[in-house]
Amino acid sequence: MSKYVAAIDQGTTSTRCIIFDRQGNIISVGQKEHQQIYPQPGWVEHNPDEIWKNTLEVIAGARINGSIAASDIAAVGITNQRETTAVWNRRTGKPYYNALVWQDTRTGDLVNQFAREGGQDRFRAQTGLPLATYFSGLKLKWLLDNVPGLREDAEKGEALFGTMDTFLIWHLTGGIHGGTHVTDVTNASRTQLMNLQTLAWDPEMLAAFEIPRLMLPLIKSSSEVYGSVVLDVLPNVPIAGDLGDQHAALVGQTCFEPGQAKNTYGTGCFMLLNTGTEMKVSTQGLLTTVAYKFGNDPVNYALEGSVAISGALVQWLRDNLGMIEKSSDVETLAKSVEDNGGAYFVPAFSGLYAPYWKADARGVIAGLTRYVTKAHIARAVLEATAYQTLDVMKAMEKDADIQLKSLRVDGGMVANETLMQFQADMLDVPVVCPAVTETTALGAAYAAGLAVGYWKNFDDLRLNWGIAHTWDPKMGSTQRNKLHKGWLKAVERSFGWED
Ligand SMILES: Nc1ncnc2c1ncn2[C@@H]1O[C@H](COP(=O)(O)OP(=O)(O)O)[C@@H](O)[C@H]1O
Ligand SMILES: O=P(O)(O)OC[C@H](O)CO
Repeated sequence: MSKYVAAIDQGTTSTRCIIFDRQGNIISVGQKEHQQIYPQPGWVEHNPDEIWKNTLEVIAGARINGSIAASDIAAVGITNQRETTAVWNRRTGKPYYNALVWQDTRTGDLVNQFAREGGQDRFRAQTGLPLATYFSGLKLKWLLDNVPGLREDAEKGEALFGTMDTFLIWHLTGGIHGGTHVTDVTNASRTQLMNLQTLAWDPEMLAAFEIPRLMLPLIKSSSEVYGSVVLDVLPNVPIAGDLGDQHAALVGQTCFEPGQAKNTYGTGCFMLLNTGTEMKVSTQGLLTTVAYKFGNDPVNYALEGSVAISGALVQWLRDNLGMIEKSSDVETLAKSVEDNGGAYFVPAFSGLYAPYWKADARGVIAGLTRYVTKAHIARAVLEATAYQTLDVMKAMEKDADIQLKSLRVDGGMVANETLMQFQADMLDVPVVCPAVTETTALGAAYAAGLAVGYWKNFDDLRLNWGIAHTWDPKMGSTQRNKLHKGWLKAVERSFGWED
């Protein structure tokens, strides 16, 4: 019997391969960052070939150059940054263009054009999503309209579209020699091209965005065998799990009950609430999305509050301003003062996502006086993530008519104790961090392991979840409300900046 399950986590900043044992312990990790390409303000691209090369390297790295035998790996699951849109040629494997990253805002004009007739929510009933620069459908339309020859090739079935899961599975299963062209329901639910009820490509959406059907992958469940790896890096290992990274984190956190929620703090931060088999269309600026679908089991839906910039703001402080040397330094600086000194930082770098969906918003720092120091700014940077999460939680509670009792958290920023305490204070509920914080990769491993019988059922997985740390709220309501009011004022100042 195989000892392990592997997961490939193709994220916004890096690609990781993690090998887990049956208890969900991490056995080994391979990781490599890729280049962020910013050709113009608001444009963000990745080179798909670089990501593919890195994927091979990180798998080899996680196998510790062969010391973990492929036969010891029962299955591999894929999880990925969502919405990021790649197009490549079926016969040569060559990308037609760099992948357009989820944060890219170049489809702003298309969003306005479509919203002019019927408003921002005109496709919400069938796709769960508002019109926004975030989702893949309009990114694909932009590529088809702007890359010479692409539309012709797509209509002939020569050009393929995929989110990063699709791109990697196609390569791992043989690429130009007959690779499998598939995606899963969670990734497909972020394209704005899939109907959330039928779980199939929606003819109305394809017609509206002028997307040739032949270039789209087959939509599968999140947990089944899609094919096997044909390459020496992981020979004959079945690829048996595929989930967008935030959906994978929900699974990794074992949020299988309706009413359970998790928030993942990475480049952006994404809160998902499991709403069960019932699809709820949001009236509060949240997204309706597929939570997961295991094989032939019924689909589960989720409400999602997507925040584009959280850890990315810390990176910006480090890389663009040089104010800190490494991400963790933001905590030392922030802790050196008692509060934000009246300063608020609204990181609307890609517009504002949930619950506002303002493509014309841009970043602002508000409340500046001569009193404010860089330590206050560092504090405002961390607080921005907590306020954005509070806005999302309030929307979620209204939409789902529930009151959250606690929030499960994960992602790179949970290392920041100051942020986690402030988050608990702002939400006024305990914030709970599990022992394995690599929940995204773990969720993909769970999906793959369940498909091949490595784990039997959800109970097996629930047994693996344990608490490492809980932050309890300590702040009084007067202080909390005062801070939140300041934040909301600053948010308003960010609106309407882009013409
Ligand atoms: N101690 C810390 N304090 C604040 N932010 C941090 C800290 N450690 C990491 N981060 C931020 O977390 C993000 C990385 O988290 P990760 O979950 O790996 O992101 P992703 O999956 O989006 O690539 C980066 O944006 C980084 O700036
Ligand atoms: O790669 P991450 O962790 O930044 O996640 C990106 C999200 O999937 C975007 O929707």
